[in-house]
Amino acid sequence: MDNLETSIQFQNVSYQRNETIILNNVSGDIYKGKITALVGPSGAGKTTLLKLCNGLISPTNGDILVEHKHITDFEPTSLRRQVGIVLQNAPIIRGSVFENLALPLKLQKKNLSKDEATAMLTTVGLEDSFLNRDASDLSGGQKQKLAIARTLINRPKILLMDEITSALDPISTNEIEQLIVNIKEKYGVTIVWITHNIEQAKELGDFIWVMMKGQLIESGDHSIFSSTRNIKVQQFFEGKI
Ligand SMILES: Nc1ncnc2c1ncn2[C@@H]1O[C@H](COP(=O)(O)OP(=O)(O)OP(=O)(O)O)[C@@H](O)[C@H]1O
Repeated sequence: MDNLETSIQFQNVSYQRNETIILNNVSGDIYKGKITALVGPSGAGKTTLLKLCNGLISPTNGDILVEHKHITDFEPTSLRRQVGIVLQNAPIIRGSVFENLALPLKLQKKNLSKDEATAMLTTVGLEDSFLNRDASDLSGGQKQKLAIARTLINRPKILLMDEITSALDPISTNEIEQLIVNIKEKYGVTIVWITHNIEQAKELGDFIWVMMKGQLIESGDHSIFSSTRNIKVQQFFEGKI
């Protein structure tokens, strides 16, 4: 087994809204430069866990360490630069592909060069002729590639992805999957990937986290697909719940 380094550490993390416990005492390590597939039934708390990682929300109890530093010690904009997030239907702003790519830097009062923009498009498999195209005219798959490229402009160490392929056709899904694996290998980015698709988790996840009812009930490498003794997890893997 590789020498694993931790990228995100959850230590007894709970999150509660009013009387509702949404996350209950989650502890575990997300490893650097690996893909962790986060799976579990609807409402299990997966998106909530992701939102905690880039400071969109804060835990009610427990600690989160990002790259060995307490998440509360980060300046919020610095945290969001280091921890990028891509959503199922990533918001695309009106304007050109270039304007979308330049947005993260514009927010920091910096400029994006054309060369950088072109290089980033190449990284996500879009030709440079896309730069001046109206972003709203792109296909769903191209919009997701643009959203990934835009997130990469900040050179994040961690990439959080919430169901990024669930609205796409199989060919675009496959392209995005390959793209994420390439990004992991090329830049050593840590990836936490929420998916409803167990086959996708099996194929791409170096590690698997299974959440149910706000708890992390199983985690580990691929062997958990065959070795888990938890009946509920077995049923979930078999698509029965
Ligand atoms: N701000 C909030 N206030 C109250 N309840 C919330 C809030 N945010 C999330 N929840 C509830 O917490 C639970 C977990 O939600 P979350 O979106 O994290 O689940 P999920 O596993 O990502 O689900 P899905 O797979 O359907 O996206 C759900 O029951 C949801 O309704």
